Amino acid sequence: MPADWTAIEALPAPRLETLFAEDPNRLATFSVDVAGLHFDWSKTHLTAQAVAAFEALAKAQDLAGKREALFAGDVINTTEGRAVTHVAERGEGSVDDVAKARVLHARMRALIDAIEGEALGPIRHVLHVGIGGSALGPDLLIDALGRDDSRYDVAIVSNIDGAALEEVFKKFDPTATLLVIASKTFTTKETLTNAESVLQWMGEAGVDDVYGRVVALTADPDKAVEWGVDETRVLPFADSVGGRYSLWSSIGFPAALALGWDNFQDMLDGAGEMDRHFRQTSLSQNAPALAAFADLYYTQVRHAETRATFAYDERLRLLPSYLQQLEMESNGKGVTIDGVKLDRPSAAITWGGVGTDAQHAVFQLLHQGTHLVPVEFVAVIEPGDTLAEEHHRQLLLNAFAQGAALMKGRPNDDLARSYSGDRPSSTILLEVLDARTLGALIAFYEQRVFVNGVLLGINPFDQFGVELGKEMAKAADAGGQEFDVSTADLIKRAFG
Ligand SMILES: O=P(O)(O)OC[C@H]1O[C@](O)(CO)[C@@H](O)[C@@H]1O
Repeated sequence: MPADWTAIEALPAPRLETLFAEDPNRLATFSVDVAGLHFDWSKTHLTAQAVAAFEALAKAQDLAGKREALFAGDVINTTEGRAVTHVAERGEGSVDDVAKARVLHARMRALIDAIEGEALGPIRHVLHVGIGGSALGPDLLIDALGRDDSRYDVAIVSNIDGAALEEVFKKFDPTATLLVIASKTFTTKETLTNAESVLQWMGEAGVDDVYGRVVALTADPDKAVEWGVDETRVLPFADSVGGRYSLWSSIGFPAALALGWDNFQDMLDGAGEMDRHFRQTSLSQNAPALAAFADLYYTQVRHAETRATFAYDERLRLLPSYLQQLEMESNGKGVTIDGVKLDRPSAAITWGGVGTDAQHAVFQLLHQGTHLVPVEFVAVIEPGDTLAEEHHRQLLLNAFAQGAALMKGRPNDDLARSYSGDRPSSTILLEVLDARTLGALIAFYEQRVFVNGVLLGINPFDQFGVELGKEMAKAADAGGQEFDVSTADLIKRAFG
């Protein structure tokens, strides 16, 4: 039976400022502090009544049961017949799954020790090829945390466009480079084509045993061995760890290498702390749940089609693109987990950028456009730079002022100069940006996606929507695809 949204759809819609005026405790009610992160949803339209209505929906959709099934390692990805065990990577799954993850982490750590000990020869550069979930997570971690003291130069290349790889070839010494091939399936065309070109580049530079410089991160170790990677340098991860949830597994290898094992472990621990919060805290004080309630209020009741995250910290500039895959590949679906058409909007389109840059580019629409866009600000109290305090002070003040301006607005008889206000935003403020808080932040987003999926009745763990385009490109490559007139013309123009 489809879930009953009537109570949620009938919620009153007072202006944000009225909500503050009516409730002196509003800030405390809609703030949560956990794992070094402060969350503030007071500038959204969430009310006690709204939270109660979402709690009732969560009950009807058995969120608590499904959450336990996630942590128990049950087969909750039913469309693919798999369990979902990324939480076990951070020590929070079933005893068996946690034990298996620990064994694989130990293997990963041993290889890192060997590389540090120069068992593969002197390595200065790490060239990681992978795409989607096999690239975005490590890229975010290294870009956020490895700016000052990365122990190796790491480049992460995903695009099959040779220009991406060539840029790295110009900077790296092929005789001191480790090739890391990250692919859950070990079949992804982009990744394998890039890997072959890296081997060729190394070979042309005179590296004798190019395969001796390759590490594979995959859930299909046999395929990696078949491809030519020595079994001792294949770092497997469980098939039940989804691609976009995989940075906690061996897919995090380049980050563990660049940042050191202790940092990698801290990241896992931070994520584990968020998992425990998610599992043990009542929904009205539960960060992932409250975030999902706000998401759903805006998509389902206010018809917001997008939501935007702005990182007011240069170190988190890759966060919006990481979230795009996590949220849209998980919940961008028009069918429920039971295989029937979804009778309401799916999750919002995720987009965003970096503050303050975005203020001078896209914020016009956020303040005055006709689209409602719930905005999320992510900022860090401790600066990531050593320049004059003024930089960080201005950065944070800008983030806070934008949220205030969106809410307050400023009426003007001249409509072109009028700000309607009542535009929602939420803020996530980190004490410091380190491996632990970043792990907690990413786990928060994952669990928020989970709650959104459960309340919408979507399976957030499959991704059939990406297959058709891939298959058609493959068939076109093999010459076996009949295309429409327009596409056939484009192919003819490009290839004759
Ligand atoms: O790790 P693989 O198997 O190379 O896949 C890469 C990415 O491709 C996708 O399957 C989408 O095309 C993602 O879900 C995944 O993260």
